[in-house]
Amino acid sequence: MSEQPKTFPVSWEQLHRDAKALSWRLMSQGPFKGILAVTRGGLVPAAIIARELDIRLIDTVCIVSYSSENKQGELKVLKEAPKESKGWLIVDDLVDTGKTARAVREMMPDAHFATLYAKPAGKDIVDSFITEVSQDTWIYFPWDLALQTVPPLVQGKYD
Ligand SMILES: O=P(O)(O)OC[C@H]1O[C@H](OP(=O)(O)OP(=O)(O)O)[C@H](O)[C@@H]1O
Ligand SMILES: O=c1[nH]c(=O)c2nc[nH]c2[nH]1
Ligand SMILES: [Mg+2]
Repeated sequence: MSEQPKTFPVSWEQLHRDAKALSWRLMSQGPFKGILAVTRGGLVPAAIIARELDIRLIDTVCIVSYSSENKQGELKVLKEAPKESKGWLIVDDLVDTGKTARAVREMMPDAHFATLYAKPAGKDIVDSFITEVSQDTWIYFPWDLALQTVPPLVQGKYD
């Protein structure tokens, strides 16, 4: 569970809508030679954007930054980005502290960096994003969520 006081849950529909909105915005920045998806969070938005912008060349940079307890640790690069960066589009799901984005930027200095969501500490590192949330908000992505029952609003109130 997150220790952040606020939460921003994103449904599949919302994510699809936001990835399409980002694709619209990116149309005027292209054309792009290819997409570099920042795994794993960047993979789903990258697939949607690749479909909308008709991009078939997709590469990955594989980075681990957060543990399963949502704590940020040492950045581990499991697979580097390609050497060429001019004309490429980097896609990640979000930028938070900016640590991941800064590391990817160093590998791909001339690429256009796009994320769906951005928090204030990292938003200036990326070129395009759709929605900003406050730094004390934890974003929940649809692949980390499950449908479950919730008690009625009045449950126990009049006992
Ligand atoms: O701006 P930062 O503070 O660096 O945080 C943002 C990064 O953290 C998350 O990835 P994570 O390392 O959790 O891996 P995942 O994409 O495999 O979930 C998210 O997908 C971003 O890549
Ligand atoms: O699912 C996530 N939500 C977040 O808000 C976040 N920040 C860094 N890494 C994150 N992963
Ligand atoms: Mg990630």
